[in-house]
Amino acid sequence: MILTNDPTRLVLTVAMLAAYGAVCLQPWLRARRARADAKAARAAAGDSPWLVAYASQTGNAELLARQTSETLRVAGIANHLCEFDEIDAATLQSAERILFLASTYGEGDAPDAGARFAQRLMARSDLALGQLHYAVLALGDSAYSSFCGFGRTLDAWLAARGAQPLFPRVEVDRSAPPAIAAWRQQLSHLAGTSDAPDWDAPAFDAWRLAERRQLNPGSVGAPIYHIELEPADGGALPHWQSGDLVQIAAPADPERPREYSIASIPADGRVHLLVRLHRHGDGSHGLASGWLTQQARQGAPVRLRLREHRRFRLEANAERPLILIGNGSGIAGLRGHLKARAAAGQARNWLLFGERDPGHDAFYHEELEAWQRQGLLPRLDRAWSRGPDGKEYVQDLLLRHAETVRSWIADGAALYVCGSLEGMASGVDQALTQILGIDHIAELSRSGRYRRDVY
Ligand SMILES: Cc1cc2nc3c(=O)[nH]c(=O)nc-3n(C[C@H](O)[C@H](O)[C@H](O)COP(=O)(O)O)c2cc1C
Repeated sequence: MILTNDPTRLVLTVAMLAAYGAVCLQPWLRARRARADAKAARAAAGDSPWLVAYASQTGNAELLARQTSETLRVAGIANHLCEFDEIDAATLQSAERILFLASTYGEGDAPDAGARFAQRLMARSDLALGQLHYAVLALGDSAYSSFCGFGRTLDAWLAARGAQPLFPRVEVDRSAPPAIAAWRQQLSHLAGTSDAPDWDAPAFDAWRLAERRQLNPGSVGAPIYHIELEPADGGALPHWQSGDLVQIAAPADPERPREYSIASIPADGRVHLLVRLHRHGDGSHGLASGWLTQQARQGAPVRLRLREHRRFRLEANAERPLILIGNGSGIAGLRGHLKARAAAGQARNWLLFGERDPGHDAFYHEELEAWQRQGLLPRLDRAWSRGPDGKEYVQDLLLRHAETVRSWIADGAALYVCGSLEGMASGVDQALTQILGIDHIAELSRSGRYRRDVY
């Protein structure tokens, strides 16, 4: 009730009430507009589902692809999540909308799960993709000269084939949150939704350095350390599977967490890592490896988070014979698998390991010998690049035992490779191609029987 007869006050009061009403209506109007935009976007998208395609090695692009797919789903947009290598020419030529999420390896190369797409499809200049609307999220690290090289090449190739970008390529440097937020914002706009699911990366947890010992005293190689970590304050141990990784945020460089393969299984009660001390050209230590292997004292707090590494887990290979191949600190990921195999009583394991010198670099020698005695490691072959019998690498071992490799593979074995990308992983790939043939290797890779954790 308005208790006045004064016409001026009456007009003022009515105006104020109208303004108040308009303010209250704003959110409702905005939500209504967003719903209308979303409806228009869905109508424009037609009936065919969108594709959310990822090419990921250690899971960053895969996680973002899952979040992208979920955001579209929440907005009511049907979509399929797939790996690059599942896409063929016919799919590319019929799809209306594809969101590509791609990381870069090597020298601007695709990760393993995108190699076939890159070789078979991106080599083709005859594909006409005028019907395709696309976006690219390129993941990389600006420390490499070919920053986001694969994502950039993909974007240029799609545009050259006539495909139309939905919005400009987004580049993510070392998982930097602002770039991920930019991609998420473009998506929300495209999907007409503001209630996207939470994309926050999991927080780092408080752990502590429980034990550290050098594995190669006296070696000519850089010192390498076995490190054991446990949750601070006796907290519960999280679950992980052999093959998974951890990220550690060093105090001196918290924005750039370092990744390490886990060398233990939960039954060990601790996360074991192998960390090699990195030295720069001027002799100074790497920020993270220097801290972990030299400065941090026993009991020191460590910020750590676990990362699933699905591409390197045992999964469907758990019951197959395993050929485990690696060098240097790469024995970490292979040791995790050997421990899981021993715990499961799976005995058909063959380890091929390469290092410098048998006198100083035979990491975990006693443990490997114990597994051999127990029948859990029926074959162990080691190659020494500075051994008494001259220079030998794991790829030489493979070639020397080519017949055995072929017979293990014929028995259904899976191949796991862990260690350095340069030299080892490419040499091993060439040797395996020579032994098994390029088509067979491609098939093993496609079916998940050839897996790599290389860095
Ligand atoms: C061995 C290795 C090589 C890499 N090479 C490149 C490169 O050439 N250019 C680049 O931008 N990023 C490079 N990176 C960084 C990765 O692309 C980046 O870490 C990305 O987030 C990985 O995503 P993913 O987990 O989906 O594979 C490289 C990383 C590793 C471990």
